[in-house]
Amino acid sequence: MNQYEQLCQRIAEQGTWVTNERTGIKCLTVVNADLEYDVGANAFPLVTTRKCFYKAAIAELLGYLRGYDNAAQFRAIGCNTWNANANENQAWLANPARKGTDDMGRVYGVQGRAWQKPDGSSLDQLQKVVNNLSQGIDDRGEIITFYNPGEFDLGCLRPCMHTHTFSLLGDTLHLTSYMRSCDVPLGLTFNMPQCFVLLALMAQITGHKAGKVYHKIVNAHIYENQLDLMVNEQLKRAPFPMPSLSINPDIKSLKDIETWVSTDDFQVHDYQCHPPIAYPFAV
Ligand SMILES: Nc1nc(=O)c2c([nH]1)NC[C@@H]1CN(c3ccc(C(=O)N[C@@H](CCC(=O)O)C(=O)O)cc3)CN21
Ligand SMILES: O=c1ccn([C@H]2C[C@H](O)[C@@H](COP(=O)(O)O)O2)c(=O)[nH]1
Repeated sequence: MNQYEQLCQRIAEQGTWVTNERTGIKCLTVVNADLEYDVGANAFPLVTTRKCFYKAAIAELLGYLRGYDNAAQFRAIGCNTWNANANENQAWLANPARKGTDDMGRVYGVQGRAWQKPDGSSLDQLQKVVNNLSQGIDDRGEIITFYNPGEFDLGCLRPCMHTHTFSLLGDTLHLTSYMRSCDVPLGLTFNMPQCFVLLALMAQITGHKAGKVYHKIVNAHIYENQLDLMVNEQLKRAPFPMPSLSINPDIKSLKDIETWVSTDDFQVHDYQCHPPIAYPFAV
């Protein structure tokens, strides 16, 4: 059993039932989980005990890096994950800040690329980190945070993977990523490869070796309507060896990521997996 399945098992065996107001579905929950991905060794953390959709996960990450704020933009690059939160969540539909169909508001990428400053201008957190790392600078604050409590009411959902901190040790770049809330059967299968790709891409465009990702999760949960599939189906399957990932070496800058990069620039090798499982999604 590897780290993903161990976390699932831990929740199943030791979790506490917690009611969730927002979705109305209770969750079996643990606090504090640490996952680690070795990007330097190219061990791509794609779950093998069910078929996972890494192209959609990478597309979602590309959308965040480009500062997208609309589910149609995500769909256009092969990612459907924001349709429900943008268009079916009653609280967001009733929010006067919502600009219409598919609008997600000031979430993730908007905060990462255009954090609103008091003087009316905006701050591009990602560009600052790229500039520093490209010059070999780690000021011990190479942080991109999407967590802006003053603007929660302007977005459809608070960010779950909310902060990414880069650390440069010699010529090797590492990443520590923080997550406040984790849907382990669904969201985490996207978030693990996303953290890996984020470090791999940042190392590639800033000219460093990629080291490790340290993924720190606070609230890790399985929704009640997902538990039976997890315990009686997925956890009965034996994991396969981890696949690897290759990234188009022509990707050399943040501009490249913003302009022409697509999911076709990422190839997964040796992905042997069990059949898909359609887990229910809580809006
Ligand atoms: N309840 C909930 N769980 C989440 O994981 C989650 C949210 N809400 N809201 C915001 C984003 C959207 N995310 C999502 C949304 C949908 C899938 C999903 O349906 N995945 C399926 C099919 C993927 C595909 O076909 O592309 C899967 O089997 O992984 C995954 C992550 C992650 N986040
Ligand atoms: O990248 C993501 C985004 C979202 N999630 C999950 C975690 C929760 O189940 C929901 C968000 O609900 P909150 O009420 O805002 O905590 O989405 C994820 O796992 N990964």
